[in-house]
Amino acid sequence: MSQLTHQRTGIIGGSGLYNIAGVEIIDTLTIDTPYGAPSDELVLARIGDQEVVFLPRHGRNHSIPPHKINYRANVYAMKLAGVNRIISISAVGSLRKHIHPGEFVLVDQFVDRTHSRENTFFDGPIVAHVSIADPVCNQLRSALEQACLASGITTHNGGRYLVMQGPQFSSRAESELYRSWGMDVIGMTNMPEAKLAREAEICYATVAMCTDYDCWHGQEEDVSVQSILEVMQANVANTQRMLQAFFASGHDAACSSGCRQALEQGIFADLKTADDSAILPVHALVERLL
Ligand SMILES: CSC[C@H]1O[C@H](OP(=O)(O)O)[C@H](O)[C@@H]1O
Ligand SMILES: Nc1ncnc2[nH]cnc12
Repeated sequence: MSQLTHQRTGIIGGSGLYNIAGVEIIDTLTIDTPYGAPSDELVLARIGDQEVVFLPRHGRNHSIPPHKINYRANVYAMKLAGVNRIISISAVGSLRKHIHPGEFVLVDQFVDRTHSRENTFFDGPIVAHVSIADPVCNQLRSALEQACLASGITTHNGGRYLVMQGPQFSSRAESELYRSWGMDVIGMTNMPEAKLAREAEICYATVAMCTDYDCWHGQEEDVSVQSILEVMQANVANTQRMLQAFFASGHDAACSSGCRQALEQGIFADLKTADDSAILPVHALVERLL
């Protein structure tokens, strides 16, 4: 049997992606976390020499809306499952004429307009302030770009994702406002997910599958669930091919962006003298620093 790599990749599947094709399923993991249950069981699988852990963000039947997702439980469960890099697959609306429905964007920045979501593991008494200056792992994004290109998918490398609260879509005024801010795509889920991944020292990169032009365009239909579903099937088929290409490439570069050391500069507490009860909710995250 071939040797496994030191990477364990988590895939958080968004709208339309409720499983991954072409994998050998090893186990399904029912994981409890200090933050409650994740959106579903985690599926542990193997592709070639790579181990993969899959989780559908909205649950396998898409029964959890974006504002009700337990993002902390999802990311903590990934950490407990040994994941050290997360690929987020997400449906988004385009805020730019040149980003057409059916195309992919490898996001490199986010603006977080969500509210009332639990957005940190460090809720006290252990306090941490990690850097989110570059929320996406550059190595992982480059590897995903290669996989998208190898799969013949029109892909924009770099883009700004506006994370809105939802679940309603934007008003036309909001859509125009986000365009005036220089945003490229819009969705409802990647924050606080990306922030939590950074706190968990897990590399994070988003493959944004564009489904619509939101409601700013004028000549194109305004976004609706129906219009999204029309494009989604092709997007999901492309994503499945892209993931096969990603794993076939054996991309195994160690992260040099600092994602996996994020807490070293960020913790504002003396872990050595902290009470067990304080450590407990962040144990899996700070274990290596104790
Ligand atoms: C069903 S369309 C709107 C929904 O799709 C996106 O979710 P995900 O990022 O999980 O693919 C968007 O953010 C909305 O939550
Ligand atoms: N236009 C849009 N706004 C928010 N989330 C989306 N997901 C897909 N299209 C979207």
